[in-house]
Formats: sequence, structure tokens, C-alpha cells
Amino acid sequence: MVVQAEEGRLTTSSARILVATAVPVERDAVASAFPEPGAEASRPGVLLRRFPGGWDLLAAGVGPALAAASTASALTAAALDGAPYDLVVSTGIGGGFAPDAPVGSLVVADEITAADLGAETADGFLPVTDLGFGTVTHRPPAGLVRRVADATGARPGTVLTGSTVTGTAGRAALLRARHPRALAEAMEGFGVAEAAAAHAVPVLELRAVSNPVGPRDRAAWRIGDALAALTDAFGKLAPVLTSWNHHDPHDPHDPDDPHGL
Ligand SMILES: O=C(O)c1cccc(C(=O)CC[C@H]2O[C@@H](n3cnc4c(=O)[nH]cnc43)[C@H](O)[C@@H]2O)c1
Repeated sequence: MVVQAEEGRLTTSSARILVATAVPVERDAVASAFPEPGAEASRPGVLLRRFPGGWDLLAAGVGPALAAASTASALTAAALDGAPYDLVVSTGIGGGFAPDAPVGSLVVADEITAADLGAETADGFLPVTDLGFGTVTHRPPAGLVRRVADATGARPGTVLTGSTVTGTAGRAALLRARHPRALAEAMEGFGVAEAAAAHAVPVLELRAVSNPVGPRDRAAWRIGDALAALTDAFGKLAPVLTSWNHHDPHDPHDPDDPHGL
């Protein structure tokens, strides 16, 4: 994999990386980290913005279902083209849990967790795994998460995925009680991760915090600041991805890897 950073902008890569945002304005914020405008590439069910070096950007839609469907379409198309992706990155704006993830900050997921996938019972919420189904958490490669955190200043932690934006202090407190490591909430990460897992492709989730998770206060959303943080972060991601090689079972930069440095 070869990715070069030039004045904080992404230039070349030999890896194939799919970056899935929810909406076009988030995709365009990521695109601003590239020196070129990119070119459109149409595949069944998806319209990609393609950049030299193997980067494809996709506005995959809002919510876990559409994000999963769009990401799966892109992954399948790439595989059928004979150029499968090496990494999928779910990214965009998100809500941050106070006080750990303030507005304007970045969060990188070490766990991508479906917050509302399960059953409500008289004794509380049961995740689908307790019912004997599927999964509720995907874990991105630990060494890659660490290096993304180091390079961008993103705080590592759990990023929750839900189909509903939290709008009350009570719901925010409930989520944090259930997921004490949760730093952020968004609506797509788990869907993107499910699609990536189906194709055995590693996944990352990086969120720029636009609003606190809690009582709905639309006027307090700082979407412009979060989008600017996203552009800045993707400029800094280049050297991180330069040395990451997921084909190598031993990550020399992962202190948890006994074969590493
Ligand atoms: O409440 C509104 O009026 C409103 C206005 C603009 C956007 C929204 C959204 O629901 C955007 C959802 C979109 O952004 C991500 N996101 C951002 N903050 C959060 C959050 O606190 N909780 C969940 N998702 C959030 C999400 O990934 C969607 O793509 C509402």
C-alpha cells in the first residue's frame, strides 16, 4: 500500500479504499482532502466519486439500512470488477457524549456497536446476541485505530449506531449506562460494518462531532465545524494508511501484536 501526503492532502495509494458517508456534503468534505476533483464512476445501485490511488467516495445514504445496502453494492461491484476494496471507512458527522467528545472533536471507533438491535423486555433491553442471533459489535483493526488516533487526534472509543437520533437527556444517559465506553452516536457505522464483514473487508469508523448527544437543540449543531474537522482528518490519514498492510497478519506498529516491534 502506498499513500503519500503532500501538504496534508492525499495523493496516491495502491490500496483500494471505500469511504462511505451518509450524505453528499460529508462526501464532499472528505473529497476536499484530495488535490483533484475526482471523477464519477457509476456502478449498479451506487454512484462513486473516484480519486487517483484507489480511493472511492460514496454518499451511501442516511441510516444503517441504506448505508449497508449501498456499501454492499459498492463492495460487490468492486469484487466483480476484479478490484476488491482493502478497507471500508464509515465517516461523517455525529453526536458526541459529553464531556468526553465535545463538538468539533474527532472520534475513531474501536467498537462499532448497534445500540438498538435487540428486544425490549420487562427486565430491560436484550441485544440480539442474547437472543441467539448475529452480532451487535464490529471491531476495527486495533493497530489501525491506534494510528488513526495518533495521526488525527481522534479519541478512540465505542461509536454507537442507531436508527433514531437521540433527543433527550434521559435517552443519552440510558445509552451511556448500557455502553459506558460510548463516545459518539451516528446512524450508519454498524450498517457499513455489516456490509464490510460480509465481504471480509476491514472497517473503520471516524466521526466528527457536530452536536452533543442529548436534548434536541438544532441551533446548537455545528455542522460546518464538523465538516472542516473531517477534511482536516482525512488529510492527516494519509501517512497512517501508508504503512498499514492488512495482508500482513502481523502489524509491526501494533504493540498488542507479539510479532510487532
Ligand atoms: O434534528 C434536525 O432538525 C436535524 C437536522 C439536520 C440533520 C439531522 C440529522 O438527523 C442528521 C443525521 C445524520 O447525521 C449523523 N448524526 C449527527 N449527529 C447525530 C446524533 O447526535 N445522533 C445520531 N446521528 C447523528 C447521522 O449519522 C446521520 O447521517 C437532524
